[in-house]
Amino acid sequence: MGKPRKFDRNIIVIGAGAAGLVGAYISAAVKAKVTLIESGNMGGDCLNTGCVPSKALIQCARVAHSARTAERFGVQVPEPEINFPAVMAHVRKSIQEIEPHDSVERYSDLGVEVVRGRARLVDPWTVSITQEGSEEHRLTARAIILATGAEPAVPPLPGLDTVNYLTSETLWDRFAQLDKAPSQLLLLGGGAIGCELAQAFARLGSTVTLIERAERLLPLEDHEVSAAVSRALESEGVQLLTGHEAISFDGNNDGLGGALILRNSKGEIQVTFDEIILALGRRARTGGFGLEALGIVQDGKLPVDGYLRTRYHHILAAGDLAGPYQFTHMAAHQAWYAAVNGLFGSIKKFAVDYRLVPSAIFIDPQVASVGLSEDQATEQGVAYELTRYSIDDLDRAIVDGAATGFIKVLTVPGRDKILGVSIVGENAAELIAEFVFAMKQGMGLNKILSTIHIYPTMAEANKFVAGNWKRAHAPKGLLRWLEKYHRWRRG
Ligand SMILES: Cc1cc2nc3c(=O)[nH]c(=O)nc-3n(C[C@H](O)[C@H](O)[C@H](O)COP(=O)(O)OP(=O)(O)OC[C@H]3O[C@@H](n4cnc5c(N)ncnc54)[C@H](O)[C@@H]3O)c2cc1C
Ligand SMILES: NC(=O)c1ccc[n+]([C@@H]2O[C@H](COP(=O)([O-])OP(=O)(O)OC[C@H]3O[C@@H](n4cnc5c(N)ncnc54)[C@H](O)[C@@H]3O)[C@@H](O)[C@H]2O)c1
Repeated sequence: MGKPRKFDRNIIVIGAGAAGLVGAYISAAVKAKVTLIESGNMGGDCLNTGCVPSKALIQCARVAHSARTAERFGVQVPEPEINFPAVMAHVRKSIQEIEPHDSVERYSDLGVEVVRGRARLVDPWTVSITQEGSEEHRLTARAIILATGAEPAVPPLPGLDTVNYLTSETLWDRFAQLDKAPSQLLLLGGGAIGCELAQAFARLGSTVTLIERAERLLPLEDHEVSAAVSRALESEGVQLLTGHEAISFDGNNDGLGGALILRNSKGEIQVTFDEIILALGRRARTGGFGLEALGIVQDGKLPVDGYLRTRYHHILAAGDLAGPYQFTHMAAHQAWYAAVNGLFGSIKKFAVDYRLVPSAIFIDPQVASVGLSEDQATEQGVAYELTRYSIDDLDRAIVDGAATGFIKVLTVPGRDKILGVSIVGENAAELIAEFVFAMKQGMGLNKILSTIHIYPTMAEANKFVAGNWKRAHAPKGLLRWLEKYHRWRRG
């Protein structure tokens, strides 16, 4: 079919996760006629199986850990009893309380037409919608945003079909049926999901083994961050097997548990488990809704240009589907560009700004980073100066019993311009915000140093690292002269 002369909608958005919701909202806010189509639960991965349930679980685990370590504050508490069904009820309740933020009602009130059903592209301008119990109907649109997200990667490892494995999509329902946390839990993949869940389940009573193919956990983070995370997890009893690659599975005949064969530099080993969670990355959800037939998808990948346009410039993509960063805040960031470029691209279009992408991993102590890490700067041959501050020296951290971690700041040699920051420490995800803001606004460490920070707060660490940079750049000649001047003044 050729391009229609008239369109039913200015824009159609497929998928109501973080990217789709924001894309639809922005479109409605600028008065476009917009339809948002969702085949599953409103809110997508983040609300239903990702950020929200994982952070709710992490909070339960944190409380258990606080109780277990309360004695150091002079508070005697017996070993906490974990009521696992109640933990999972907190997870469920958190989702339910946040659900209204992403609901059909909320978005309808914002001017978005929300349709529940499965979308498929029939041609580059026509979307078919299939709803259970009703006939397929079709809508044409001048622009289309694809925001169908990603799904857990499940590699075709021999024997995997003999194992009742879990992923971040299935674990919540399965674990909601359990009386207690699994006894022997294996987490395959030492990335963000693997690390967060390993610590949480260890704190909730599981014996956890975390397996990572690379030589260190979180291989994309700074090497000192990986080392700090390994120390934190091991200190809480998580068995770490880095440099171990999953080779094959051998499920128990009763369908419960099994064994995983791993290869390391010395040979092969076997580890057994009651439950295994695959956390091996997430693949873009590109299949089964017409993209292959249109030639938008090649080998399961959906290439987009800097404006998030596919090979059909009026069909754009945002969020986990588009990549390369799979974060809720990135999905929302890209959605603005997809909506604006989709609606106004023929007049003016904007390339996505990927220069500053902060991220955090919500283990304890938290990990947060933005810009270049030291390893990336070295790999890319970027000249840098490194300034550190050790959080074990911070008053607030000491009184809170959280005196561990560090801030590493990379700057342009001889200048206070920030190239990147890595933080390990309590509330690192909040601390990093000041650096993200400074970098975005073109402010350097001098500006952070000259800003009043409340005493005693963790945020003072940001000022102290800036102070360390300043001391290293003190004008030595001037200080020598001042010393002489003061001597002279004393007479
Ligand atoms: C365990 C876990 C923890 C995480 N924690 C964090 C965190 O702390 N912070 C963070 O920033 N990120 C986190 N993430 C990542 C975050 O969840 C994702 O980056 C984000 O949800 C991506 O949003 P999205 O809109 O691109 O995709 P999704 O949320 O996956 O939304 C896509 C939607 O499209 C729908 N859909 C698919 N195909 C069709 C179709 N044909 N028709 C209609 N609808 C369709 C799906 O049903 C889905 O609702 C976490 C992820 C996981 C798995
Ligand atoms: N706090 C957060 O922002 C947060 C939390 C969870 C998830 N997420 C998002 O979800 C995405 C997916 O998370 P993830 O942890 O599944 O993926 P990931 O890409 O972060 O980590 C997967 C890990 O599995 C390892 N691996 C791959 N194949 C292996 C094998 N055969 N044997 C052993 N190890 C193997 C990889 O080396 C990698 O380190 C992340 O990239 C992140 O963007 C974000």
